[in-house]
Amino acid sequence: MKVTIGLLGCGTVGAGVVELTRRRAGRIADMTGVRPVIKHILVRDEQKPRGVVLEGERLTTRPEDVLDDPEVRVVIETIGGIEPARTFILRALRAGKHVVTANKDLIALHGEEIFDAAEAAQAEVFFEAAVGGAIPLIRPLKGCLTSNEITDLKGIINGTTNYILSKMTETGAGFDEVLREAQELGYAESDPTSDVDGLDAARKLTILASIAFHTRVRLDEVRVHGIRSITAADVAYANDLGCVIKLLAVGRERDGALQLEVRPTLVPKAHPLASVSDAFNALFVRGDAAGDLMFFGRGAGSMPTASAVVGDLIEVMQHLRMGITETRGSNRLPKKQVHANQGPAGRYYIRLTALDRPGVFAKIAGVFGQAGVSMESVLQKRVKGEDAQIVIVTHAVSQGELAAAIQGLKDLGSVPSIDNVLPVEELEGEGPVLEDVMDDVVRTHPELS
Ligand SMILES: NC(=O)C1=CN([C@@H]2O[C@H](COP(=O)(O)OP(=O)(O)OC[C@H]3O[C@@H](n4cnc5c(N)ncnc54)[C@H](OP(=O)(O)O)[C@@H]3O)[C@@H](O)[C@H]2O)C=CC1
Ligand SMILES: N[C@@H](CC=O)C(=O)O
Repeated sequence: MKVTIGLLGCGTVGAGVVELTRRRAGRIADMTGVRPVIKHILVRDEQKPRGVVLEGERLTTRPEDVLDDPEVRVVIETIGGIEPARTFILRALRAGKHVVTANKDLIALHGEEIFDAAEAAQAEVFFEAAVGGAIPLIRPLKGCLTSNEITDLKGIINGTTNYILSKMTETGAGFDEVLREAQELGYAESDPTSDVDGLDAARKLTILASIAFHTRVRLDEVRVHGIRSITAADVAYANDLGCVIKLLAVGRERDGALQLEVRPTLVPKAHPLASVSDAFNALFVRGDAAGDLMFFGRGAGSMPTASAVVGDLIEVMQHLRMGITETRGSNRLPKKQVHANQGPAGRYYIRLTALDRPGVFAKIAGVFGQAGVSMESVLQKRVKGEDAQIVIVTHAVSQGELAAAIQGLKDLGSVPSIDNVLPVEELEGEGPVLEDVMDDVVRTHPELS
């Protein structure tokens, strides 16, 4: 017996899905009793070279060839973006076809509509590839960990920005050059501003937080800062301070309210997240029963993402064989409060340009003192002419104290620009105590130390 599949899109991910489905067809047939056959592949341009040699699969530019073919039982969507992917998925679901998608934009923004359509049609939607590429995150959060109250999510969930920041740190290469490399490697979104401006990570955090905190988080509830403001100078200063810069996504639940943020952060080199480089992703999860967990793997790229998509496909096929359909709809989740502007207290890195004149530094120190912010370390480098570049790392401060210090600097007259303000991650702190996880691993597996 075979199950006929329609594939929407044959770019980086779609080509990987064709290749891996073909490679594993025999095993899938052994496991599920049914053989997956990709019949149609929808693309925009049939003449374009594909990253995979097509055998029996037929390329088409007509959506109806896939969506109106009654033989197609499963539609895999790898087009990306909102439209026409949304319309195609809704059409497929309404026709009773099961859907597997890698599309985080769509799940983050239109998840409710899609899950409700799936429930109404008694069809399934799977989206493991939408977050973390190859790393299983959705299934563990939805399944294995549902008995937990999850309080913390923290990690690197965008491969492109991690690739850019890693290469800037390792080779001193410029931003634009490394972004081009990330695009050539197939890591970046078709519009890479989503990656660079932190939106891709914010969409993924929206999905993860909705599942982990049993609620429905809206994208506009995530505070988002991208990496566009990070310069080679920040990377070099961070290095001088014993840190690397990473784009961290953080979700916390405290007293029933959520804090959600995506932000470039100075991470001490001894911190486990500091060594997550290239397009790798890592996520720490803290649950009340499970304790701290760490997920790590390739967060982007053709075959890593195809691994997750084909994993979903296999689950759909198992369900087809067993004659079961799992649908959940979206409306049963309570809405939780989100504190939009209350990040936690912590240390901050501040890079500013000041007039290089006697007494200016004393004035800056005075502003910090008045705002109740004490300085942990100061780096000062002469730039050019009358200006000096000063980098200050604060001791732990509240958001209010930080805002007061920044306003005081702006009012001073001798600080022409505040060039960057970034949080500094603690080795121990409110979030998962990462080195405890590592200590536990080493204690229980001394051979790994
Ligand atoms: N790249 C990655 O590492 C990862 C990507 N994802 C997600 O997977 C999805 C696909 O990403 P990726 O493969 O990188 O994207 P690509 O841009 O490489 O591929 C998109 C494919 O969709 C086709 N397509 C686009 N618009 C249309 C349309 N209007 N009608 C028909 N076909 C269309 C394109 O056709 P044509 O080739 O003819 O132009 C192309 O084959 C996105 O949702 C992305 O966020 C998730 C995890 C990782
Ligand atoms: N553009 C994304 C691709 C995977 O989701 C990323 O860089 O992480």
